[in-house]
Amino acid sequence: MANPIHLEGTTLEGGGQLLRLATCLSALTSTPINITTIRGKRFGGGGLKAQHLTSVQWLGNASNARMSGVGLKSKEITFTPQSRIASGLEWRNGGDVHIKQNTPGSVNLVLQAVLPYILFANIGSADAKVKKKIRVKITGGTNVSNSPSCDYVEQVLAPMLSLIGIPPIETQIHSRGWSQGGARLGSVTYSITPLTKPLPAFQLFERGDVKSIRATIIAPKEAEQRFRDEVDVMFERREEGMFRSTQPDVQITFEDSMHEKRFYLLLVATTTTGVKLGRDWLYDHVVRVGKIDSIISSIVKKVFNDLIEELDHEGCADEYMRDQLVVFQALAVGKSNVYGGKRKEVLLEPSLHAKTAHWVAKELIDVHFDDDGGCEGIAFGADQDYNTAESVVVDETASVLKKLKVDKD
Ligand SMILES: Nc1ncnc2c1ncn2[C@@H]1O[C@H](COP(=O)(O)OP(=O)(O)OP(=O)(O)O)[C@@H](O)[C@H]1O
Repeated sequence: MANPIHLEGTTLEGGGQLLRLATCLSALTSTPINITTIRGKRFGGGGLKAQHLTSVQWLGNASNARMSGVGLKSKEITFTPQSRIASGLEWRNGGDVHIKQNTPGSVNLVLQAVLPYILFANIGSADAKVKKKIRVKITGGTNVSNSPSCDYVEQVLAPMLSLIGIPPIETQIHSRGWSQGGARLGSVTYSITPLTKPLPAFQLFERGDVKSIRATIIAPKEAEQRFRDEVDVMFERREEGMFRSTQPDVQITFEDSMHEKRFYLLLVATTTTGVKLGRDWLYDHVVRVGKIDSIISSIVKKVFNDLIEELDHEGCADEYMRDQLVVFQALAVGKSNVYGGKRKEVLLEPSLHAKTAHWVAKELIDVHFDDDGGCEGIAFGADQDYNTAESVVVDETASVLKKLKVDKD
């Protein structure tokens, strides 16, 4: 068995994303890893929180990994997968997976760790010829600060993944779980169709013009009218900056947050090329009685400003999407490009999260991201295993295989 690849957990962003991506790529490629000073740049000393532990254990189980040091608050783990996908997993061929957390750790950060694995792990196995949905139910927080909300996943992540060639992912929110207004558990089911063949390279070059914008407000019922009015006014005021060459098309939805301290706003712009850019804020400052109007104003102002900044750079992915696309670029067949946009004629730097994801991918699977947002992927799945499955796949796949083989040669 090869020596594990060592990853120092304080590198760049030095948070949980490094661990999630590393364990996911490790499980997929059966590469042993050792991570030290886990989440070493995080306040409170770092280590594994429940959300990270859940993801690592699930991936370890799925890839039959030998694990040491895997426990709450642990700062060092060694993760040694024994097979790409363990045999005998009930969900492997379509079915239900339930990933339970007892705290409102972000369900979507757990999803971030397991989604690429679920999508890619079965490519090349004889089972992969049948497209069957896997319903992944995750319990925890659906709306948690500093992580993608379920609304963002449904309205931005899933459509963007569809745009790059991933089969559509459906979202069913059973109940909301919050980090604000007192911790509360919720759950969501994502219906995921695993890839049956390698993911072709994708190109996100053309942002296009903004076609429509959707505002999702979740707040106490008594704040509905005030919130809607504030959003209306802001759309009127900022219309020109958002819809430059198209007729404004705006949709506003409201949901009762059922709690006086839970305020959330998400804005999602859809462009003429199908790109989605989103910005949101789950209000995380102190909520004082009598101050609701100013809270709503500050949420609306901030989220509109953030979205307009995203629109101004003309890139094809918002700041968060950019780091979440890294794993797909790294695993695709050929060179995928994600144009990140420009500010004052200068290419926009990837966020520290994105740079961290680039670094992890480089360390584990030796891919390189250039300054233009391009990366030659490793053609995950287009290998020996996949070729041996050729005889059982349908004609269309066989022709793709031949092409892949020519490209590779
Ligand atoms: N508002 C948001 N919308 C969409 N995605 C977000 C949002 N905020 C953060 N993210 C994404 O969530 C991930 C957060 O990674 P990070 O390492 O900070 O997470 P973490 O596990 O909570 O770690 P830590 O507790 O160590 O900060 C990144 O992929 C980031 O792009």
